[in-house]
Amino acid sequence: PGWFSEISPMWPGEAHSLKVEKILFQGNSEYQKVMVFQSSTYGKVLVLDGVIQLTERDECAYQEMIVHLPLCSISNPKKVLVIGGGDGGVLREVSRHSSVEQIDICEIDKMVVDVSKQFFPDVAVGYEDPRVTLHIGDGVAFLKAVPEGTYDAVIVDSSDPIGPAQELFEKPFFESVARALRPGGVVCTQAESIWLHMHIIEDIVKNCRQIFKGSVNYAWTTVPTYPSGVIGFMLCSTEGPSVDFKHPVNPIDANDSQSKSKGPLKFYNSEIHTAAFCLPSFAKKVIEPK
Ligand SMILES: NCCCN[C@H]1CC[C@H](NCCCN)CC1
Repeated sequence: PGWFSEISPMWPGEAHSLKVEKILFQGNSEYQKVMVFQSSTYGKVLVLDGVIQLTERDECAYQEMIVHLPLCSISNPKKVLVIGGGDGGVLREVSRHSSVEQIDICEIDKMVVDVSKQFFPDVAVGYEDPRVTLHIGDGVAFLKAVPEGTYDAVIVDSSDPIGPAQELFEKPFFESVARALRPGGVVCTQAESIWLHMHIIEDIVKNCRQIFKGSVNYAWTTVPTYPSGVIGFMLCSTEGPSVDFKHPVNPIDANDSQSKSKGPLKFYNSEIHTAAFCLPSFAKKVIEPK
């Protein structure tokens, strides 16, 4: 018992805290410290190198938005690649789309997969879908080996730029994602907080505008247990059939045949999809084209 505080140089001078009931797991993987604790009010919590990755209470917001913002923006997604996302929550959401035939996931840290299956069964349920193939390895290397134009969608569910995910925020990685996507294919990446990381976001937007010749948009949502209480997403499409991210052409409704086994959508709906692209003026100024 006591408190867990998320202190990091990535958000200097502030720290979100959660009351701890019991520490359930602590270990060192090849890449990072892994911890799971039972919180008093947010369910179980997954922490990597001292940074909160997800809590049972609010993970639905992040997992549903990072998946349905891209997949509901294209008709008939068939082949989807997930980079990161080892907890399986993104897989759970992708598998709600009955048009999807193939789901590849490349996660660098096997301990994250094993710990999620053991402590977060309702998140790791995504691995049970027969369309899923798990690759343990570095997403950068994985993408280099992918034939050009393979995927309809790529979802980059990464941790933050300090640690194993650092190269997932750099230009060569975005170039390899663009090459792996078909014309008019879409990518959605975890893109930090407009309150904390406007410079990182500015850099990512600049790189994406050079690399993705379709559309480049920034969306955001609320996740109470991420620093500043919000998290953003870069949504980009490659040259080809145009993609209008702000108006979903492929809406997912609560009774989509695949979503029965995953429980109902708790957060995402078509209105919040469109609203997610509305930005405060200080962010519009940096993110939207001049
Ligand atoms: N599938 C859930 C993984 C969540 N990925 C990230 C975990 C770290 C988190 N830090 C937020 C830092 C402030 N923007 C961002 C999402």
